[in-house]
Amino acid sequence: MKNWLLLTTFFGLWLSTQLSSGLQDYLAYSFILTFGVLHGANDIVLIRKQYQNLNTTGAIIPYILVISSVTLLFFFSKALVLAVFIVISGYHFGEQHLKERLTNSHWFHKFLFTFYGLTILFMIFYANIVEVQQIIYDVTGYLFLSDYIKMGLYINLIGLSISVALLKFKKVLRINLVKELFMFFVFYIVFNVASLLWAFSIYFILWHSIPSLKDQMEVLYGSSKPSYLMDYVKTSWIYWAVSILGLLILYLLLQNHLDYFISVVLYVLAAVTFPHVIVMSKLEGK
Ligand SMILES: CC1=C(/C=C/C(C)=C/C=C/C(C)=C/C=O)C(C)(C)CCC1
Repeated sequence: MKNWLLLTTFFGLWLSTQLSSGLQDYLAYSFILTFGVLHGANDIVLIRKQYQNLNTTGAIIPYILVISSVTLLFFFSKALVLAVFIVISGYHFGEQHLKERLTNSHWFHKFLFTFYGLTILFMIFYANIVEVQQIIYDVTGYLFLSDYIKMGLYINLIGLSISVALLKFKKVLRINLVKELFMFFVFYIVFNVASLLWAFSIYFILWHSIPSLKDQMEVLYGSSKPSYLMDYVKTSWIYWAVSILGLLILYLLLQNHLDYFISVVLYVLAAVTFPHVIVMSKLEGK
């Protein structure tokens, strides 16, 4: 566990005791829409790095196809797309956090990743049940019963414990259980003290997006020194700008149909996350 992560997490926690929940939400939006969206904005460059004979158009076409299929599926069943989005987000968070802890490949690691990320997400949902219900209702039109959120948390906690036990027994997983449990304790406090969006962004930015940005810079430039950040921004800003423009257009189109701005942000996050998870998984598989 890196000390800077723990320190900045505590700083985020301290901020949440100083700022009103409205201010925490503004801060959360600014981090989600900058670092959060940026860490998924270099996918085309990463695809081209992987498949070197591919030109930019050849890389963009499958990318757009995935986004269009998700959008189409969304019109068919909003609840289904949200459910799949939450599950693949769980997998993606778990992959980012635990991939370096695996000594060997084992088919069960995919369950470990998913249960890990879903435990984090359901902890956030559980700490803010009413708000999460309202947002899910806004996005899908379905009332997600609080008992389901509780059940989701318990199922994922049990799944996570079984996966950790199994992979530790198989000597595939190298984690310090005490440190990981301590981190879950810290997350528990953060998720219960901070506002929903600030709690989510503390995890999403500090524990996911920044480490992922560093990993991507290692792949692209062989180093994650801060000086390479400008190179990263140079190739990704255009995709970032298109995502933010998409968000603005969606907002203008949907503002009378949705109660919460986060619902629009969720649409955009979902659209860019599906192809992003595929790209990042392929990268890890290499
Ligand atoms: C459903 C839901 C949420 C979940 C967001 C998720 C699941 C985001 C995943 C983002 C990813 C994986 C981005 C790309 O790397 C929030 C915002 C906590 C608010 C409450 C409702």
